[in-house]
Amino acid sequence: MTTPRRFTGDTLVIASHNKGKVREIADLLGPYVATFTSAGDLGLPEPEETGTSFVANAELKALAAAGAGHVALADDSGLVVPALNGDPGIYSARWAGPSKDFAMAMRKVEDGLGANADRSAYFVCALSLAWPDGHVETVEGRCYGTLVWPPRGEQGFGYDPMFKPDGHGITFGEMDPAKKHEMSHRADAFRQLVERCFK
Ligand SMILES: O=c1nc[nH]c2c1ncn2[C@H]1C[C@H](O)[C@@H](COP(=O)(O)OP(=O)(O)OP(=O)(O)O)O1
Ligand SMILES: [Mg+2]
Repeated sequence: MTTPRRFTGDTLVIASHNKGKVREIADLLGPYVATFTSAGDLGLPEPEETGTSFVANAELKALAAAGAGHVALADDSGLVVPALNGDPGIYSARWAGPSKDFAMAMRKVEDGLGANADRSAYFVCALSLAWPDGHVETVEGRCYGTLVWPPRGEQGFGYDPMFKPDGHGITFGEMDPAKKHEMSHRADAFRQLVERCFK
């Protein structure tokens, strides 16, 4: 195995156009990075997510942003529902349509489940850190839970109101963000990335 490359700069580009994610990433990496900017702030285009895995899409988004000349971090994430053969999976954002209607996307998940007894689900988060020379470091985190209906809570974003992490009685939508950051798929991935590239 080759030695991982460490992040040594002071500005990190968060290669995401999702404000909920940008906020969580800045929270989680705050202690290790002096200044954040985002792909949105820099006016970078949103690349088409043509990959067939979370890892492939995270790498494609990070490399696209790093092409502008700064180290960039991308997150590709989603909700995997085994009873729906893994859907919405890498299509989690696309299920919400161009207006990012997650009330509709959650209803689509619920309709798909119908009377299915298996309401287990997990979130996946692939993180990719890319340098302008094309080097990438990638990790993947997970968080297991159960889907509830109706959705509950106003915190977080995306599918959070219908996801109850294992071992807890409330959904991510009802949970204090600091608490979500202790157990989420993104937290799991960041623990690995911080260990590898930010320490
Ligand atoms: O913690 C989460 N809590 C709830 N829902 C979540 C979470 N993490 C990902 N998700 C869902 C919603 C999101 O829209 C999609 C990711 O899709 P994904 O393509 O990675 O992100 P995106 O298109 O929203 O922004 P961008 O690609 O610019 O980073 O999965
Ligand atoms: Mg996306």
